[in-house]
Amino acid sequence: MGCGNSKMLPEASKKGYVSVVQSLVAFSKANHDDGGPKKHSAKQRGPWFSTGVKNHQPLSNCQQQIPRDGRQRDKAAKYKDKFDPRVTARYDIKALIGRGSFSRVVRVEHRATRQPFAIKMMEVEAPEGREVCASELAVLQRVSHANVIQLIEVFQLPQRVYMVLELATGGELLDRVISRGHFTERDATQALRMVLAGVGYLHSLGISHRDLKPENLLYYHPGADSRLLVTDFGLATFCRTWCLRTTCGTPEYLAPEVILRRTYSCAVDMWAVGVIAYIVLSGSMPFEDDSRTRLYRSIIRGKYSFNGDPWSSVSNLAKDFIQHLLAQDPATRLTADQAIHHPWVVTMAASSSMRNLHRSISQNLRQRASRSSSRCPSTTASSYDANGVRPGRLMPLEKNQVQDLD
Ligand SMILES: Nc1ncnc2c1ncn2[C@@H]1O[C@H](COP(=O)(O)OP(=O)(O)OP(=O)(O)O)[C@@H](O)[C@H]1O
Repeated sequence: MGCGNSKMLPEASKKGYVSVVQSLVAFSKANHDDGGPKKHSAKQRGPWFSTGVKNHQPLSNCQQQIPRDGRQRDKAAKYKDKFDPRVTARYDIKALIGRGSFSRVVRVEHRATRQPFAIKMMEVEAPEGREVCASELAVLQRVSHANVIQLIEVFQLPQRVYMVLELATGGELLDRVISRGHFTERDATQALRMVLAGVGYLHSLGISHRDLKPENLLYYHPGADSRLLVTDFGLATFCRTWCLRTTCGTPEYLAPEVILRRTYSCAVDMWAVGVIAYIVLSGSMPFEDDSRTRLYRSIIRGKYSFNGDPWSSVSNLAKDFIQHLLAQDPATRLTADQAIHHPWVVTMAASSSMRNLHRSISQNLRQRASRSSSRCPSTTASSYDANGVRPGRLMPLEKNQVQDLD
């Protein structure tokens, strides 16, 4: 969301780059000869593989009718040049979906099956891009869950890695909240249950996402019954216990222990879920400040409130849910499993008549978006420097800044 979304990358690994990014074209010959990707379990995948489609649902009409105007075609033609012929032999490049700091995501169609997918093309020549790509691949190759984006296959070349992913066409979580005319606590719990199911699964594998935010939660299709998918594993890492120390993430979503550079665990994701729950229920951020130092200070002091619209209309149980996620002490913070069984989540699922919070939420979201665009109008898809990095991207906290906060 706006200027606050500059992301902090982990410090460069001292060990060099994760070996998964290799100078090799990564698809098996066998899969070239057949009609489509083969089906393997997540565990069977090696660093180079060509797997089959998992969790594949029939496409809705909306998915099949993505508009193709001249501009989109031009863009697609431009990006086709960046695709290795071995990728385009298998996939027809249709349109550019968006750009990330080190990536471009395009909509493609599998030539043999005509099934749509997304290809995330990552530049891996620069060290940062290589690190982000390696983290993302290491996780994606191991996961298979209805609420986590599914990797289909990967092509690895010296300069670029192409990840074929299931295509999410239902938009980001908050876009859907705005586009609905009606939004209740029950709707919020339905979305959060899916987030918690995905996050709980990741945590059960010892994976910490470390960059959970509404922009990384995509609906699989535009229908009301769509799955919600956790995406963007560029900062994800493996960690079973209190083993992490790297400062990375998106400032507004950072847990206090990350800012204070204490060892941390998967509980940092649960803090982020608390921030997301606050946003989904109100359209505003619990912690926000133009000054990063003040922002961090308010996070480590736990300074947020339930004042203003629509909080007076929100149930105490919902507030209790948020409070137990935005717990300063990570040891007392709800786990994903506890959160999904919190009384708010459980009782809301069964409740029917609920207050419509839509007006206040969308008003707050719009106000925030216009404030952000007037503060940093350059945060658009085309605003990247020569290295493809968004201006304002944060590097890890300086030591003196941390001392200030302590
Ligand atoms: N599988 C997918 N299906 C549909 N859209 C996708 C998919 N993966 C990513 N996108 C969209 O493509 C765009 C670029 O995503 P990407 O993950 O590369 O970068 P980002 O998360 O936006 O930026 P950054 O890498 O700086 O965090 C985003 O708008 C994202 O929603």
